[in-house]
Amino acid sequence: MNEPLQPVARLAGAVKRYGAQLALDGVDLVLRRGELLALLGPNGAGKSTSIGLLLGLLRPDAGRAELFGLDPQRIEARRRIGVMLQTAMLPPTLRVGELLRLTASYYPDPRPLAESAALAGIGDLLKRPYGRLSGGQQRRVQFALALCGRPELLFLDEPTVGMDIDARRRLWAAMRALVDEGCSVVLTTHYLEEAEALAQRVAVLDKGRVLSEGSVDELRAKVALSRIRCLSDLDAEAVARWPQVASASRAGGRLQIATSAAERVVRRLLDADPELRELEVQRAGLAEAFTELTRETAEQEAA
Ligand SMILES: Nc1ncnc2c1ncn2[C@@H]1O[C@H](COP(=O)(O)OP(=O)(O)OP(=O)(O)O)[C@@H](O)[C@H]1O
Repeated sequence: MNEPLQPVARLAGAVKRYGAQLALDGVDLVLRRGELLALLGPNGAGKSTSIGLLLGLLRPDAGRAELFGLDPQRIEARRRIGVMLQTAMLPPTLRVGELLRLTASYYPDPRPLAESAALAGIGDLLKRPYGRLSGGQQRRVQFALALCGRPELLFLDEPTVGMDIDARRRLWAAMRALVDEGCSVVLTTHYLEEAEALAQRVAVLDKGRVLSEGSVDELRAKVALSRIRCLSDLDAEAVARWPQVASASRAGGRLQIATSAAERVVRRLLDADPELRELEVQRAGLAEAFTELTRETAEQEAA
């Protein structure tokens, strides 16, 4: 029988206040080996605070934070992680290669410099002073610094902000390669397609609480809506009154319908308009699920 693996990182009932501001209100999170967990949530939800607790940069007011079963401030735990936060203060005059060498020297078994540079796509930047790089190039260097120590656990706080599409795709490929090696990753992002493409598990935070947690598919399944699009002359307002149609509208000449009963609505559409063309049916994506989940709690609170 397989023993359940010890979590690599854990928050248990974590509460954090900044003065009167309650930032985390009893958060439980578990990260297992070789898993990429995406932390999603609107601005101010508590994502960075959760990461701050796991890094030992902040201390919980109640509950616990653990890294590899240890206090996150212990050096034995810190040597096993790599970190890329939203802001990085790095000496602007140091060259990229020097920064990489220096950072790697803190770790017991670092990656060869060329390997770190290749993974982050910065092989051509090694001789450049850090301060003279573009914002997107600096983010790539920060990613290289996070992974150069061959960490078992990587914290990536909005890593692809400011990157062009090409750089973002490369970083996704690098994250996948690291996870394939057995590295665990905690990723925060506002790009839902990023979570959809990379995460084994997703936790949605809002107002300091975990609203929902599960695989991307499990989260999507919570929102049982499908989207139908087609070219048709049917009246959107009339379609909106059909049973099980949540909404119907017209956009760019296309009829767009959200429904909880796609098959039934498609049958009725085809009956009602034999000329109907370019029919598309899609399950709700993570973006819809996320909007729905956070809207529900906002409504409950308002009530
Ligand atoms: N140093 C601080 N002092 C006071 N309040 C803070 C501080 N840091 C965070 N907060 C508050 O705590 C709450 C959680 O913030 P946090 O930065 O963890 O959110 P987040 O989910 O990372 O947001 P974002 O998506 O904007 O990065 C917010 O209400 C924020 O205003």
